[in-house]
Amino acid sequence: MAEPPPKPTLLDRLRGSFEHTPRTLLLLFRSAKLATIALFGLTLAAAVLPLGVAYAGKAIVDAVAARSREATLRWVLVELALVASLALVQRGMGLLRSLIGARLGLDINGAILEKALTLELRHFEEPAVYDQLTRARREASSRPLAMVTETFGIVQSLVTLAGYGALLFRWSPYAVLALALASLPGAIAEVKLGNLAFRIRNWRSPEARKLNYLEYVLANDAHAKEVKLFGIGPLLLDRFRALGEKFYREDRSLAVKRASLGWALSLLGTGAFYACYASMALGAASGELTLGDLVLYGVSFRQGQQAFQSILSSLGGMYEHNLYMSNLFSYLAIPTNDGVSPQKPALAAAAGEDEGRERGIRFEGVSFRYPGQDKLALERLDLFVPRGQSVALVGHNGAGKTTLIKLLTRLYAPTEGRILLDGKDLVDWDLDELRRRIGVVFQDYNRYQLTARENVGFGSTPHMDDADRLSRALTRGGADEVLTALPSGLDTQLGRWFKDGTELSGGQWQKVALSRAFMREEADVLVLDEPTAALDAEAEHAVFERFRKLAEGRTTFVVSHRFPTVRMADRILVIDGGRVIEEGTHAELVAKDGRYARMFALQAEGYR
Ligand SMILES: Nc1ncnc2c1ncn2[C@@H]1O[C@H](COP(=O)(O)OP(=O)(O)OP(=O)(O)O)[C@@H](O)[C@H]1O
Repeated sequence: MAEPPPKPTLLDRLRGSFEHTPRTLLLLFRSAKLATIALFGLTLAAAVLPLGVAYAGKAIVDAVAARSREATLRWVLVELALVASLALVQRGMGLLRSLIGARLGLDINGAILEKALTLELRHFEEPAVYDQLTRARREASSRPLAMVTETFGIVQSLVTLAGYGALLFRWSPYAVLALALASLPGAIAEVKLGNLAFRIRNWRSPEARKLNYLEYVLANDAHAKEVKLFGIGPLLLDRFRALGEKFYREDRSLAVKRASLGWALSLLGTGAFYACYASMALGAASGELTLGDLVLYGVSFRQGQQAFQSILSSLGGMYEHNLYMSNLFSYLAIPTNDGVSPQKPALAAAAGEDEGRERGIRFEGVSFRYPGQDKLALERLDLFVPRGQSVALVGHNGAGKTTLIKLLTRLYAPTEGRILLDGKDLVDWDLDELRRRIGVVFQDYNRYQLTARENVGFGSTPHMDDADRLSRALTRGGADEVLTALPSGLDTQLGRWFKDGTELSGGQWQKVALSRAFMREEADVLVLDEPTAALDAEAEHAVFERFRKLAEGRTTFVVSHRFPTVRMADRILVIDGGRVIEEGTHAELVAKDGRYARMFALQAEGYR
């Protein structure tokens, strides 16, 4: 477990409690302007009305003492009206809070996901950013609302407290002082323990993520098969329980501390109250105070004490909410321009400039190291692939083939060197334009738990309703046969997550993923990164035959471990340890009798 962060001082904590309040309120105001104003108005009403109720209470007792039936009745009616209004105001506040909460949760979740769309692949692979994202998402629907409620609660308590303080002051300034002093220790303890709770939760966040992960593996369809067959369920469950128990013990000790300290300190408040109450009662007994005054001051002290305590304990909550908001705001502020410079207008393709440019893809001294890794995954790669050439990448597992594809598709920027498409550095391409020109299927393609139409149509969202294009893509990807077996054709829900879903086989899913890439008819660079591994030999052959036809005039990159596929390429690159160690056509490489020839001979033997 990571070391707990240093303890902030009380002053830091106070400052930290309100640091992000203005920005959150602004967010709230933008999300629900009218509701915010109304809530603020009702909050003020809810702060003032109890003062009126307390005053009416005093007036009733005084009227009773003066034996005035009419005044008694009048004040009872006044109190009734005030209490009824207060109830109405509180209902209204509850309603507004739930509406604002829903709105705010929706907007903030939307902003979090919108930001996630602009994050680069490397961000998802950085544990710190990933933690930030999960924390932001986990509490998006509760924290901001809690912060707003707490802020308004503080305003309400302050107004109420000022009112009761003023009433009490009429009797004795010392009573006001006693009120403040007696509440202070309890409230400070609450703030400190609240802060401790946050720190515990925060520093165990990586472990909490592990807990979530174990939960996910144990209760998820994709993992169920292996979990059962390898019998790893009980082992994982034990780990889940051990971690959960540890969290429980920490929470329990905090809860016990909170309760016992809270009880001891609240005795102090009770003591102060009774000391003042005794003094008031003696005053009333000796005729200095009316009975009504006794009631009024008694209520003022009690309620004032509560308001004071609720302000101070809100500070503990505010500190936590602010830390959450700070996490959210810093997540939203992660700079994202794909790690590359913004579009340079001078380099934007002007029609005239286009002529005379080379056509194809060029790697110039490209090296790449994954974030946080020592080893280079690609090392000083120099390569030119003219437009229309078909290239196959072969090499052992971990050689760097997929990494090359990730750089080519600008999912990552090179650590050194540059990659040019048609003479223009990838970083100078408009990202949308670049992505339109490239169709890709990765080995770990997505299986969307949506309809077949969406699964294929996502390849080119503007053409999702283009029936001709969909049908061409399905034929090219070999998924037309899959489709005929589906109960509602293209509108069949795929996968088993949702009702009436039809599960496909691994090979069928792969055909659907291939069809998705073939939706991108404008793409002149096609990349298949081992997408046919789950296809049977016959199906793979058929896909590549079609792929070859379709690919005419386009540049293609195919990553494969199967030589019948590899040998079809115009040019084969053998990659090892992040470098191209051999290249040529199949015949050339076999004749060379090097690494490729050995790999080929081994596989050919396997087929005998
Ligand atoms: N996201 C990542 N973070 C850190 N290192 C990575 C990451 N992805 C890959 N690597 C490392 O980079 C090297 C190249 O991996 P790459 O995925 O390019 O291999 P590959 O040739 O495609 O392998 P395979 O045939 O198994 O798919 C490997 O050593 C791997 O451990």
